[in-house]
Amino acid sequence: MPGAGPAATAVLGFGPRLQRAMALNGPLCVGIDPHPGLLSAWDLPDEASSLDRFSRTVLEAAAGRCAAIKPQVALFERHGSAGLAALERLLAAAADAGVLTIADAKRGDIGSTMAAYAQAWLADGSPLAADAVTLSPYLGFESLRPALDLAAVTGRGVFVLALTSNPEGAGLQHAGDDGDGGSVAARIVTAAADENAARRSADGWGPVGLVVGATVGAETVARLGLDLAAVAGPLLAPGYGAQGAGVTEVAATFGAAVPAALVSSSRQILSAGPDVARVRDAVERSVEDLRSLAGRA
Ligand SMILES: O=c1ccn([C@@H]2O[C@H](COP(=O)(O)O)[C@@H](O)[C@H]2O)c(=O)[nH]1
Repeated sequence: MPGAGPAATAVLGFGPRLQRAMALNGPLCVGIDPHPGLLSAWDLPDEASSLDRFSRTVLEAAAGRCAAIKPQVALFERHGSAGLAALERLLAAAADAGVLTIADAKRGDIGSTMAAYAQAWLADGSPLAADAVTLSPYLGFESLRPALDLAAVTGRGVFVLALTSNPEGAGLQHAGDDGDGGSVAARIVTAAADENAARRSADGWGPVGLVVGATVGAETVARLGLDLAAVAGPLLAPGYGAQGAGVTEVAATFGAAVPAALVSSSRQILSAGPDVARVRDAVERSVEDLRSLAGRA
């Protein structure tokens, strides 16, 4: 079983490392989602053996041009153990290339099982260790404690679902809205802010980020009374690109918190493949598009 090595406590935390990467390369996070339709468009069979080629092409195109990559775990998992092995190789190759990784696994369970998920994604020496992992808080924010604690020890991070980019999320995430911070989403925002306040060092952001869809819109953020800037952590923003949000929507949704927005795009970039130069061009177009967010707060 992997464990957090003693040397891990000395590393710069995920928050400051991500801040540094965003300062250098801008706020784009390139998603690696090997959908069957994309594999086919890339002339690759829908098999685990295609995943290395797909992932390595995207990594090569993205390295040094974005803040992080975000492999979608489900699209590796659907190929079974061979798919997860390809994901392990991608995570190792990204670490070698100095590219931050966010495993989009959306894990969440009772604490005793959560400890195993934390070990899998956040422990030093785990074959699946990423720089950060996405978590689902719907068994209770506190059920995530093993991951919150291990991330802090190993210098990794978590992104907790708060307001997701899909329209179906609203029914659950807006529940309890009394305009005074009583909604489910508001409680998650407050819990993440409290956690970071307890963990933050002088180096920068705390280890707890949130997922807030770029599609959510300013009206919802205001109506739910969310203070996203108070999180003092990164805000992963899917929904840009294929789901219809553009730079205007990102700026509107995040408002004063826009410097914390790590804007994720998968299909819009991936559909430019299989030629690595074309994927690189697509990455650069998104980087350019998002450049206007700098200094918008
Ligand atoms: O609220 C959420 C949380 C996660 N996602 C994931 O992000 C990417 C988006 O892909 P696109 O092709 O850029 O639409 C995908 O992996 C989702 O599972 C999200 O979309 N919304």
